[in-house]
Amino acid sequence: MSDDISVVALSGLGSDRAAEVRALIRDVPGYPHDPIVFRDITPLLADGEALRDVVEAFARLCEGSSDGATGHPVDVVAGMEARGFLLGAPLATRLGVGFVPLRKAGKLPPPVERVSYDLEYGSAAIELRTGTLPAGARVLLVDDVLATGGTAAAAAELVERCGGQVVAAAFLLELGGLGGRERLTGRVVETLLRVDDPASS
Ligand SMILES: O=P(O)(O)OC[C@H]1O[C@H](OP(=O)(O)OP(=O)(O)O)[C@H](O)[C@@H]1O
Ligand SMILES: Nc1ncnc2[nH]cnc12
Repeated sequence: MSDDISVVALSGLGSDRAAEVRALIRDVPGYPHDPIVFRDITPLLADGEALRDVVEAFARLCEGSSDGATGHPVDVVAGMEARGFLLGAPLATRLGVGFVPLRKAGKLPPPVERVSYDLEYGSAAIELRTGTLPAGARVLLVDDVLATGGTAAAAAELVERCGGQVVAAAFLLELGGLGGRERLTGRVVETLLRVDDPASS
């Protein structure tokens, strides 16, 4: 597939394994509507070894690695609803730190802080219950996909409004060309895989 050329370049997994993990993300053209190519991670989640490798690769981003890569030590992992929960919660368990869910609007009892944002295919708002984060907590944001960066920018704003300190934002898959990285300029952005999104060309 031509849009897979950059998978190898950005991988923290090792190039062969990265290609195998990439192959477990299903591309669904036209979902939820044209010209979106939906990147479905459910086959990857269903593969125990792939899920473990992804969680380990995220953990190495935090802990650093034997090849000299500097880590981002964190006190809390925060995951964006819903797919960020599926990767963020096992990562928090692996790191031995707490997990904070950044929930879609209307799911948490008050008092909450709320930030609204636009998506590649719609708009949404996320909330965090006031008082959930310890003041000054070092927070890693985790999600499956970085597309326009709207979700991650809103998540970072929400965490900071609630007293946390965003040390990095980590994604399984970056959709290059949709502006996500630019939207997060000034923040540390880590992605395990990247593809160039056809909707950007
Ligand atoms: O970079 P962006 O353009 O903001 O897009 C990325 C976000 O979109 C998807 O979530 P979605 O809102 O579809 O919710 P879901 O995880 O509940 O399916 C994805 O899981 C990211 O959270
Ligand atoms: N193309 C896409 N596939 C999966 N999740 C997304 N979130 C935003 N754009 C997406």
